[in-house]
Order: sequence, then C-alpha cells, then structure tokens
Amino acid sequence: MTEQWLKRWREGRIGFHRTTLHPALERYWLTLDVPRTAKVLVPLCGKSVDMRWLADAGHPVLGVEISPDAIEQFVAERRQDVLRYYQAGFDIVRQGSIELWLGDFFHLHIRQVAEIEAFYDRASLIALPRPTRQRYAFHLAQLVPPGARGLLVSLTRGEADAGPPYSVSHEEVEQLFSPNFRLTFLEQGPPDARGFIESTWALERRGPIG
Ligand SMILES: C[S@@+](CC[C@H](N)C(=O)[O-])C[C@H]1O[C@@H](n2cnc3c(N)ncnc32)[C@H](O)[C@@H]1O
Repeated sequence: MTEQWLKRWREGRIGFHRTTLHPALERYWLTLDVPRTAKVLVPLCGKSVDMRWLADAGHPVLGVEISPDAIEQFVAERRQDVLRYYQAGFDIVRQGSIELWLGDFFHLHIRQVAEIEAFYDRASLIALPRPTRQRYAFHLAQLVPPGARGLLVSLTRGEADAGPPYSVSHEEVEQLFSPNFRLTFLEQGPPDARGFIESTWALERRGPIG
C-alpha cells in the first residue's frame, strides 16, 4: 500500500489534491471552538493547502505524510525558509508554524505528539482499506487527548468498488469512531464527476467517563 502511494506521488497521479481551500473547513472549523493556538494534527496530509489556512488562522500544524514528494512540493509552493531535522524516527520539515513529519502515521507515538489539541482529516480515512480504517480510528484516538476536536471529511459512493479512494458509509464512520469520539454529522455535498459524495463530521474525543 505504501509503495502504491509513493508511486502515485512520483508519477503525479494525485487527483485527490485540491488547489483551493476545502469549503467544509472554512464553513465549520470555527464552529468547533478549538482554541486559536491549539496544535492541529493532520494525518495523511499530502500537500493539502488546508494546512496553510489552519496555520494562517493561528494554529501550529503537524502533518504526517509518507511521501517525500508531497512534502517537498508543499514547501516549494511558498517562498519561506525551511528547517529540517530528525526526531524520533521521522525526518521533519518545518516551514513557519507547519511541521511535516515524513513517515508512516501508524508509527507516530503519543509521546511525540503530546501537545496536539485538534485534528483535521480530509480524504485520509478514505485512503485506507477497510481493515486499516479500524486501526486508523483507534490510532487517532490514542494520539489526541480527551476534549480534542476535529473535522472528518469522508466519501461515499453508491456502488463500493476498489479504492483508493474507498467508499466509507455513514454507518461505518459511526461504528469506527463512536467508541472513542462524540460524532456530529454536519453536511453531505453533491456527487462529484465520479459519483463520490463528501460528508463532513465534527468529532470530539471522549473522556474516560464518556
Ligand atoms: C487521498 S490522499 C489525501 C491527502 C490530503 N489529506 C488531502 O486532502 O489532499 C492520502 C495521502 O495519505 C498518504 N498516506 C497513505 N498512507 C499513509 C500512511 N500510512 N502514513 C502517512 N501518510 C500516508 C498518501 O501518500 C497520500 O498523500
């Protein structure tokens, strides 16, 4: 799976990438009431311009991405100094208040991200096959503290077929996240040219007593 993503990036097959801010982020982020300076985790971040918006809104951003091409393309898109360092098994590239950790999201450990208070997933869950989605939801829950809030932008399609992107039903989103998060369904967009429908959810990490 990893090799497939690296290859996609090398060959420029990144149809999932948006060059403009995701409308759901702009519409709903402020409604989450995340403290302005809270650090936002962006798992499987690609070179999403949404990270610029979060950073411009005052949030330090921690993106995790397996493809070095994605990270290099992201930082090349802005003329701003870049700092490079190595920490806990990850090569990290920092540009302003955005740090991009090169490596496998599943290798990120809670000790390394203790200060995360919020998260943003657009097209991350849906990049993973079904058994890995279960692991993803559990891993995200381990990384963020009780009370952490975030947005999830997922995809469904009438006839589920081979992904990525994978079609993830609303029932599956609830089944994956409700053990550890409070979920609020926010909106469902119109179908795109391939019949995919994006749905947006607000999530809040539950505390030990629910
Ligand atoms: C569908 S793309 C979405 C990217 C971004 N969230 C966006 O909205 O443009 C999924 C991304 O996850 C990355 N990826 C896949 N598996 C990963 C993993 N285990 N750890 C970190 N990144 C991963 C891929 O390289 C790809 O850039």
